[in-house]
Amino acid sequence: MNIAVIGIGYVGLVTGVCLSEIGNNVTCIDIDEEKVKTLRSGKSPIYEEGLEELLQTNIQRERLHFTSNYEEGLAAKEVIFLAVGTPQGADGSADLTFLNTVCSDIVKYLHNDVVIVTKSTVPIGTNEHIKTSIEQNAITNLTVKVVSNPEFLRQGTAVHDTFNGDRIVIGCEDEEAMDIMEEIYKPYNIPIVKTDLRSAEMIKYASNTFLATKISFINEIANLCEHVGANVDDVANGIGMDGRIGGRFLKAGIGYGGSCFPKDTNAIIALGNRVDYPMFILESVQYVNEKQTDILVDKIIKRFSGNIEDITIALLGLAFKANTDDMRGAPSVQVAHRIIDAGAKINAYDPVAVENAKSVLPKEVNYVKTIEEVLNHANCAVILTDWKEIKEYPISLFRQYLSYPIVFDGRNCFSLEKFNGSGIEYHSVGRPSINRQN
Ligand SMILES: NC(=O)c1ccc[n+]([C@@H]2O[C@H](COP(=O)([O-])OP(=O)(O)OC[C@H]3O[C@@H](n4cnc5c(N)ncnc54)[C@H](O)[C@@H]3O)[C@@H](O)[C@H]2O)c1
Ligand SMILES: O=c1ccn([C@@H]2O[C@H](COP(=O)(O)OP(=O)(O)O[C@H]3O[C@H](CO)[C@@H](O)[C@H](O)[C@H]3O)[C@@H](O)[C@H]2O)c(=O)[nH]1
Repeated sequence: MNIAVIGIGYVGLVTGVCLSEIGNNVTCIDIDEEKVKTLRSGKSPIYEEGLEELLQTNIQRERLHFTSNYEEGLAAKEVIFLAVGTPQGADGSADLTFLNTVCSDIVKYLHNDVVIVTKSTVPIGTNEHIKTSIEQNAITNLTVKVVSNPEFLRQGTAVHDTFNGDRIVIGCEDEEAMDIMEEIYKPYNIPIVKTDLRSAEMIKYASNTFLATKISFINEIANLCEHVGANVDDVANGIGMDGRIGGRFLKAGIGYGGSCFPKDTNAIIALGNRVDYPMFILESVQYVNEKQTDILVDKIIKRFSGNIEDITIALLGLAFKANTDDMRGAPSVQVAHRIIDAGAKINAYDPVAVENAKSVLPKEVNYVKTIEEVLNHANCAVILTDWKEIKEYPISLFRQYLSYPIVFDGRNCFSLEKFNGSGIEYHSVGRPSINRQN
């Protein structure tokens, strides 16, 4: 199939590369000319495991192309995927500016009937608006068949998720377009959920906000565990073994971040307000999440008797989650600002996110290249991302490098047993603290 993908971000690039891998002829289009240049040379502008190899293979096979030119990119394409950003607007709702711009810019290059597939996360009713907008502005009399095909990949495992998704959701009210979508996705061999446009759009928001709810729920239970002396890891394990609850997304920590959960929770709250149906559960989910980073920083300040002025704090991990260089919505941003505002110094380490971190963290932050350097002479270590190399770090080295070994673990990377008797003070989320004497 001849496919165009508009918007080459995390979703568009992974979608385009994987669709070419299963045999389609794909052209990815982006207004960012630098990005297009980088991609043409076989380099991925984002860090995603396995992506660069597939990118290079399919460029060599001449099945994968990149351009900034709509005319060139859209020529003879039967299906056009839209994957531009839908960031949070000032009132919390999804800002559709990028999507609307694409819809008005592509019309002059559309000469025949076309299937438009929306991968971007969009408010309910957007696909109907896309159809009307393109058909009304088209230069020839053409029919647009719209498909809502929300994306469920996770950053860090995006390629794996694309080939091994739990389901593919296709919202479509046209039989022919549905058949085309089934044909495209057949090689993935993933169950397909067929539904109407509005339900597909809602499935995306309901999925993300349900997962966000699980995280805020377990974080609230974790905070209570700290007050009453229970261990949230055991609690999560104990409840998660009930198949009705499920054990995934019950990892307590400093709260969810990223480019999706915070934004999509806000968008659905804004949508509820717009139709005069306030989303009470999601408002609480968001409230608990925003408090979660503050609870960690308060714990640090309290440990230093209310004053962290002039102490040095080592931040381990900056990205919003492991295996990505993405800093969008990263809890480290709020943590770093509060620490700097309170007068402490920060040494920071992340294996891949430092370049992106520089534009969002306070300018006072000092970046280093190894875990040893970040710990060296710091007064305490604060773990913010559960990178493998952090989780597997020999804990004896915390004692060796920190001036007085105190670790605040915002991701519960280590078992409590590891720190028992280690001579290191260890504070985590929703679990009893370990004193140096333990
Ligand atoms: N990041 C994720 O993990 C993820 C997962 C599922 C769904 N989503 C949703 O997918 C959408 C895209 O997210 P993302 O993270 O890939 O975004 P992104 O910001 O990484 O990428 C968007 C790309 O669109 C390009 N763009 C903007 N305007 C354009 C135009 N007029 N023409 C061509 N290109 C244009 C930008 O230059 C950028 O490269 C969002 O709606 C998001 O909510 C994201
Ligand atoms: O038990 C958990 C699981 C996750 N997180 C945090 O939640 C955030 C999001 O994690 P994750 O869902 O793994 O990453 P994303 O790449 O943001 O993926 C989510 O958002 C995407 C964009 O919409 C969807 O496509 C995915 O299905 C959905 O999982 C991160 O800060 C994680 O640290 C926790 O705190 N505890």
